[in-house]
Amino acid sequence: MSMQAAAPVPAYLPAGSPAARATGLSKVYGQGETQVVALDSVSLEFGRGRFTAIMGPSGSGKSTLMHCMAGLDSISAGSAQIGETELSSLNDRQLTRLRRDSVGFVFQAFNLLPTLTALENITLPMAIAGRKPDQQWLDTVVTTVGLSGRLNHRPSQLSGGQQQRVAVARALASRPEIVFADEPTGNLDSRSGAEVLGFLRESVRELGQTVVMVTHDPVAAAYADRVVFLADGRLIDELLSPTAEGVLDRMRHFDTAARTS
Ligand SMILES: Nc1ncnc2c1ncn2[C@@H]1O[C@H](COP(=O)(O)OP(=O)(O)OP(=O)(O)O)[C@@H](O)[C@H]1O
Repeated sequence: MSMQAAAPVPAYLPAGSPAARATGLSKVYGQGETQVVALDSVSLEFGRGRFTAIMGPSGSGKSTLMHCMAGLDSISAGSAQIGETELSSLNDRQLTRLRRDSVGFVFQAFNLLPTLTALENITLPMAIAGRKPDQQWLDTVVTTVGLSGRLNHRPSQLSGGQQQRVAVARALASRPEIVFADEPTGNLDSRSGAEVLGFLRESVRELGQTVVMVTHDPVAAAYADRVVFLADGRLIDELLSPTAEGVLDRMRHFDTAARTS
């Protein structure tokens, strides 16, 4: 594994091959009368070294898209790729390995083990995988998320924001191809939320990580390089270099369009 942090990709340069790609991706839950089309032929690329936010009203398919792209849920039609790997071509064991080696997760609930220290929580997935952490990378990640002085604390001795930073460090520790964050600031006050979002953004800009985040919050979305908007399982719009006001404007526009259609 390389000891060098990847060079950040300046926001104005076109991305190279995407870290993940959905092509005509559909997801249907249930059958007959109870059938729900959660995703309706979504085509989308997540650029490598980019920070993408997924927004849309409740029930629009955000979590479904993230779960399908992360190999946590099967797809009904189309294609979902991480790097060059087609997820539907993998059996369960291969999928588990891909999730372990190539994907990092940050959830709204921090999901830390209470009896382990911060450092043990961060390195646990790699320990389970039987991989030795790259010490220099681990140091970089821990410094980036500002946890250097807290590594021997247990989760109960940390604030919510610090706990979520441990979860971010855990997601970054194995240097995955892509990190998926599902409302990572949903349980945090605005200051802690801003810190966590700042670290996610830094992981992209400074460490070259690829991050995809589901959020309802225009302020959170403004930390991303790009916002994609879903409605009724379809991709309806996107915004590059978003500001919170720009995102809010776009959301108001969708609301008005939905009311008058
Ligand atoms: N396991 C499931 N079985 C049946 N329907 C489901 C399942 N998971 C999601 N759905 C449906 O698929 C649609 C999309 O759900 P999804 O959770 O992806 O939306 P979301 O945009 O993430 O919503 P929220 O913002 O409320 O979390 C919804 O109509 C939901 O009811």
